[in-house]
Amino acid sequence: MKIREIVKDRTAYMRNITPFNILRWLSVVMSVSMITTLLLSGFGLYHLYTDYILKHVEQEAVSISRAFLASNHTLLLPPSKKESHQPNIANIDPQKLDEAFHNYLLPFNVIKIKVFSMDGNIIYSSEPSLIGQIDRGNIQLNKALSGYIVSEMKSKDEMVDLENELRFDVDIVETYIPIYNSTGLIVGCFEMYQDITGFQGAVVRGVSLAVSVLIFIFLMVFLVAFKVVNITTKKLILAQNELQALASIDSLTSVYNRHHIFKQLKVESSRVFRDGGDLSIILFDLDFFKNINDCYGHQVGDEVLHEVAKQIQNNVREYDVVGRYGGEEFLVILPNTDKDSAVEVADRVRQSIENNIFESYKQILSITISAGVSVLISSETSIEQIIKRADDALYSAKLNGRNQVMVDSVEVVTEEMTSPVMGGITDFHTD
Ligand SMILES: Nc1nc2c(ncn2[C@@H]2O[C@H](COP(=O)(O)OP(=O)(O)OP(=O)(O)O)[C@@H](O)[C@H]2O)c(=O)[nH]1
Repeated sequence: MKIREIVKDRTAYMRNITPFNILRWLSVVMSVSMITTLLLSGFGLYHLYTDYILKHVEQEAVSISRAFLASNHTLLLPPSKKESHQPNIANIDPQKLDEAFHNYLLPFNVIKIKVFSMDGNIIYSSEPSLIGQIDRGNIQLNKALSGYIVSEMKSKDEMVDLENELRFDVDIVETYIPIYNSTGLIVGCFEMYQDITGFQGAVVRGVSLAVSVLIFIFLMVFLVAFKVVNITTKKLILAQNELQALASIDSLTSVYNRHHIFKQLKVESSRVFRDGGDLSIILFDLDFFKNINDCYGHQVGDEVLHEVAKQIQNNVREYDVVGRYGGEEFLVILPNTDKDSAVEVADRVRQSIENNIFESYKQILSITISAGVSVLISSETSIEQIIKRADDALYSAKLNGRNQVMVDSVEVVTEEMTSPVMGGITDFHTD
């Protein structure tokens, strides 16, 4: 890539880095990080809560089963001579056990219970149709029969509870608890289903509340940060605009500088080529300005330049553009102005300067100005051409005796014209 292209790319990139663009990016980054943080914290909180509930409910299941065993030991583990060697949980009376479970478990949130023997046989279930089934492939069961307490959270569409009532959309904790006989041998295990639907609802409410509080805090922080950045951005833009204005203003005369006036002329001429209409310019040059400097000094010369710029500005329309073209030269752009009107404006300025009283060190200075007028023609390809024609007209004005307006008499070429008529210079000095 050529250096010029790199510089062009870089300039386009830098032009995009406006304070508002930075603010827009900041908002996007803040929103994304806010949403990510909320999702992660919501997810984390939910898992923290559910883990806590799982452990708590599992602990409760263990306590319930131990307490049940303690008070109904003989129902599950009838005395046997071989107890220490041979697990004998299979010798239970399901009827009695069912009554005992119903009475004992009623105050708790247990909705189903099973008892397994060591070979995975369901020897008791609060759902009688399951009694006698074997669940060998059940990993949790096998773990429990090896001595572990295993629990898991599940959601069921429907379940029959201990009262034989159908419950819908229930969240449960399913816990496997090994059963030990009096000699410490595992003889089977419980499978207990505890209803935690209420807990789950509380968890969801708790997490929602925590996330809502977080959203509120984030929004407040975001709004305050946005407001501060927004105010700062506006101040920055104002400062930028002021700097930009300063960069395009000539410090001595307070009219636009050469760079800006060229830029404006380019803008105006491309507008005329696009939309049609007239565009005229006037090039002014102070007469014998060198004498002012030589006689009264540069400081007086500067004051004269400042005053002349003011006179020009006062005699043109609001949307005409006045700039300092060079040392004692001024360029005025007159959008939507034909040649005759431009000449009128130039002569008004000339007269105003001639009639103005320039005073310095109690002396009246006699200041006059010459002007060259030209109008944009469609065959021109660069703004230098219209300036050159205005400069030629100005040169003629100087040659012709100064303090006068000369116009480049090149005819404005219209669509119908085949070739421009190149004319001479016309003197519009009315004195
Ligand atoms: N005080 C002051 N003088 C300047 C400035 N810029 C240019 N000049 C002076 O303007 C004078 C222009 O002199 P010339 O180009 O000979 O033109 P002139 O004396 O106006 O004569 P004609 O244009 O032929 O009427 C020079 O003496 C420059 O030094 C400026 O910013 N301040």
